[in-house]
Amino acid sequence: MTVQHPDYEHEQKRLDETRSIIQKEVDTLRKEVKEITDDYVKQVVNYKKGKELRYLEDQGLEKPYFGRVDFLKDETYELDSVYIGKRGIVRSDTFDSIVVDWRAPIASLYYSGESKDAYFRSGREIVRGEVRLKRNFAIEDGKITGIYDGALKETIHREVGHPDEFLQEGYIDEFLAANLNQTNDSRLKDIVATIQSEQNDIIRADKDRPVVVQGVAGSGKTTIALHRLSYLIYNYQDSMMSKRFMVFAPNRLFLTYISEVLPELGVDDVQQATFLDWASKLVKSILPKGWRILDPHKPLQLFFEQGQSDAERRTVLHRLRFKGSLAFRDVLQQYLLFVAENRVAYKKLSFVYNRTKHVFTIPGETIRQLFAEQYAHLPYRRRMEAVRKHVKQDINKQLFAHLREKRIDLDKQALAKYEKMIDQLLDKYFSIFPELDVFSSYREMLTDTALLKELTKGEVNGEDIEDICRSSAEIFEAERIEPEDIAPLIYLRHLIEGLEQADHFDHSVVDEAQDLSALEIAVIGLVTKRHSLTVVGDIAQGIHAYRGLQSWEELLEGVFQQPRGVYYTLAQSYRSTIEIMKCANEVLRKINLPETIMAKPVLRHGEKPLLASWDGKELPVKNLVQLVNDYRQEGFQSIAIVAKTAGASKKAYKSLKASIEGLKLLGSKDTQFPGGVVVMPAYLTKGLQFDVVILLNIEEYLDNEWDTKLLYVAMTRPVHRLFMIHQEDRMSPLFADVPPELYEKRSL
Ligand SMILES: Nc1ncnc2c1ncn2[C@@H]1O[C@H](COP(=O)(O)OP(=O)(O)OP(=O)(O)O)[C@@H](O)[C@H]1O
Repeated sequence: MTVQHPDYEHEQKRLDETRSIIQKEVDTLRKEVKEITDDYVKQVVNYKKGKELRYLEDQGLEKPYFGRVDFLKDETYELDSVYIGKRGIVRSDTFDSIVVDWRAPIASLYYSGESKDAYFRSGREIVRGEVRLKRNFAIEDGKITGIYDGALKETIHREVGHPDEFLQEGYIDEFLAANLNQTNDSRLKDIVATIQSEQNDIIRADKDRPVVVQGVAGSGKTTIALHRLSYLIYNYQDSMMSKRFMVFAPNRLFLTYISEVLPELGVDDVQQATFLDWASKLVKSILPKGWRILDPHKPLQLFFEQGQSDAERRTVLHRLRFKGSLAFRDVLQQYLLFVAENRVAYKKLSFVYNRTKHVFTIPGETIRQLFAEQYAHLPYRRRMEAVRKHVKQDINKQLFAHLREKRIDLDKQALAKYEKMIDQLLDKYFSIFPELDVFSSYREMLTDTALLKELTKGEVNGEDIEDICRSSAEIFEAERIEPEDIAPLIYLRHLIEGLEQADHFDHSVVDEAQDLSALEIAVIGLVTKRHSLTVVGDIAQGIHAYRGLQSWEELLEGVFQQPRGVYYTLAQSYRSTIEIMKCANEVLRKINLPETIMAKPVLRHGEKPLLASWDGKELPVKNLVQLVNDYRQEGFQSIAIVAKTAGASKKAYKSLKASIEGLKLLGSKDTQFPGGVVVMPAYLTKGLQFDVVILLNIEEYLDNEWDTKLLYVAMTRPVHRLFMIHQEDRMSPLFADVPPELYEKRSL
């Protein structure tokens, strides 16, 4: 490897040539973009050229590519040597491609594991052949500093279970691990040079099927979902627009955290929102005037903070779970059926043709059959229109047959007159159909115990239904709805009015999907064209006990059936060191989750997690300040001090702010991710990462599923160091079975 590599000179020469071509391109582009023009088309072209120029100047010149693949095509025996970079580069004089974009079909060979029977898809065609060489380059300032031959995947697989042996090879730790080891400000970055083959499969999965990914903490779910967007935009520009892409993320903080990587990947203008922010806007027009949505964080406090009665927790838990369940979706559908079968009087429709006194009739049962069955797939209001149209055609058919039989010719005027009469008749007939209002229907369903019992068809326990109706009625009484009402309200709107097609997304990414309910995800499916969704999450990190997904099956079986969703798992974790992941895994083992959900240790070693205790009840401010300073001295930039609850993090912030320069407190309303040293509650660390995490009062994490998951989330945030603090004589029961050799005790 590196400079002794036999091909070093050849590769350096190739790089020098590439760079000199790029330099020429840069010079030409500089001249071209300077040109001032009134021509709109030229302005657009120049804008694009400006973007290209910026890339070449900022990155392309310095490091035009990171990999090479040699591919021998079966059909022609031609050997292609392809250099792969973050963006494709084409010579403007000869139109030769000198660097291939990582998203291009042929670049897939660089990421996939196969070598002998390799193939890539180019449009509808499959090109088969053999990969003769896969090569990675480390390049700094235009100089090759490392050449690594072979597929990364194989090396990583060899490593699993034998980390020490692996590290001695000095291979991955220079290329991939060097990447992982960086102490930057820990925001997300692109991983185009080191995408692994199982990640590549997800990035390049079929665009018209829902993709569901269960990935362990730090397996790159967020990162690859964003790379998938970049891939889709590059390859399907004709049918997909980035401004019609949507990224749903767990909180606003997270959105700013990921926002920087998108432009890096060439994806500038995707929409991003939390489900709640997006859905609240949609639901506004349904709500009566003056009604408000309750604070979404209230239930979290109820579950994680002490002093709440068990009965209260139980009621809330059942109500919120029900509102997010597919059982409730079925109830909503049942309600529409119920209305169609029980609240519409399907009378016979008759029309008398005066001239012959002939009576045309459509039996009530025919209309019932049309409304309650044949057109049941349509939203209620559109269904009325469709049935009306159908009935009108039937009457017209009967009328014209009768006229033919009686040899009566009607002139235009007479025809128009009959048409008017029929319309009036139909107006009158359909006016007795109940006008369904979305919100009133919803409220009725959730407050009328007998009705809800009938609609659930015995699937939900009777006592729970009574609890749900009683507590929902109290909330409605105060002119409030809960955040968990929003998805079912949108779903009901879809059933009654239909949703605006024009607002639909070309593709949706749902990140941290385990914290959304199945019904919320079903709603996202409704507004995403062709079910083009990428849903990623980790059941082990589901901290929203009261509403999140319990398993992916719920989605795959209950939501993504047409077309069927494709399920992937990612077990390799890249964020934290082996030592941190091992310790976190042991905590997680307390709750018996399936093996697929346990993270495989990563590729890097580091210090063992540290555990310290202190005797006083007040926070050991002096020691913490010292700790933070020590970590800063070591060069770590992002440090999170994490308390279990929002209340505790506020308290910690108050005690520490005077002594730690630049300290920031992060709460659920914050939208900016500042980096540096922050204090925050554990649930907000979701999806984020830091160089160092200091966990306060870990004795407060109790022996239950939700605390275990919450602690696991917090423990898997650090890239490099984990420091845990507990009060002397009090320790979290979640550590009872963690082997002591997995962490190191230290005094504060
Ligand atoms: N193939 C890869 N090469 C280099 N780094 C990678 C790779 N895959 C993931 N990473 C890194 O691993 C870290 C975790 O990635 P990411 O946050 O996307 O994971 P996640 O699965 O969404 O995590 P979590 O569920 O814990 O929030 C990031 O720093 C990312 O850059």
